[in-house]
Amino acid sequence: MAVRPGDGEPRLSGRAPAAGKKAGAEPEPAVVPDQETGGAPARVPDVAIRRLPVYLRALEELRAEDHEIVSSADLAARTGYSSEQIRKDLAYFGAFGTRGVGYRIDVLVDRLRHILGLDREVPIALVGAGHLGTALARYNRTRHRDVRIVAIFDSDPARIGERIEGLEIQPADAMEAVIRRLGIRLAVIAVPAGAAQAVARRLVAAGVEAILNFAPVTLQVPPGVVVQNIDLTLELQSLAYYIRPEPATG
Ligand SMILES: NC(=O)c1ccc[n+]([C@@H]2O[C@H](COP(=O)([O-])OP(=O)(O)OC[C@H]3O[C@@H](n4cnc5c(N)ncnc54)[C@H](O)[C@@H]3O)[C@@H](O)[C@H]2O)c1
Repeated sequence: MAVRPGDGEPRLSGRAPAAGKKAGAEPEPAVVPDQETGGAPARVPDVAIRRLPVYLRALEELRAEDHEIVSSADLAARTGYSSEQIRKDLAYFGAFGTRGVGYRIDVLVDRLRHILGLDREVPIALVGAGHLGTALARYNRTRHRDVRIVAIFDSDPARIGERIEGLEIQPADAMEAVIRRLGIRLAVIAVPAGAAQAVARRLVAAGVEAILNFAPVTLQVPPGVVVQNIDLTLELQSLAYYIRPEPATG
């Protein structure tokens, strides 16, 4: 149960491992200490972890609107997830709310940031500064401080030295050294499909453990490395289903 009388203060101290798909295997649920069973690990499904940033965004909006307390019903209205779903997701990490009162927004924001590892800046490498990579870097660097692109690499000599939102594009050859020096563990791939696997291999060898892949290719990575794929074409193709012409009748 997420909500228990007197549970105004959160009791979780652990941090969830990264969400996402383990390439080549079923996503492994994160393991966190279970508050209900006195410390026995609880399995946190990948999908639950992926909802946490949605809750966090809604909570930060509410805080900006000067709200201090939120009920799971309010959060449900903001996020589109059910109250039961929200309470269940938060329960994986301990109790955050007070029954009949709700959740203290500032406490929950801090806790979710901690669980997600966002209570410090997460430095990110971007590989491929073409059309997509440039747009991603611009967007990220103007809006986000917690998950921030701090290194950009490209193999095209014509692009090296150019700046995107103040950050210089570096030669792809420097990837390993820079990633190690900056302690980067999360990277974005925005190179052509044919180059993506080799880039992934190099990133992993340099210490990257989580990859957001925009190239339309299935990356092979070692166990323990998390890959999330974003494929615009596949998303559009699946949406096409919902607007397909009605089959002719008669
Ligand atoms: N998922 C999406 O929504 C979406 C949308 C558009 C494009 N894409 C994909 O994103 C990728 C990039 O698309 P784009 O339109 O920006 O292409 P682009 O050709 O404009 O840019 C690719 C960049 O990668 C660089 N590059 C190539 N090989 C490299 C390597 N080994 N190391 C470092 N840099 C390298 C190129 O020099 C170029 O600057 C493609 O795989 C494309 O299919 C995805």
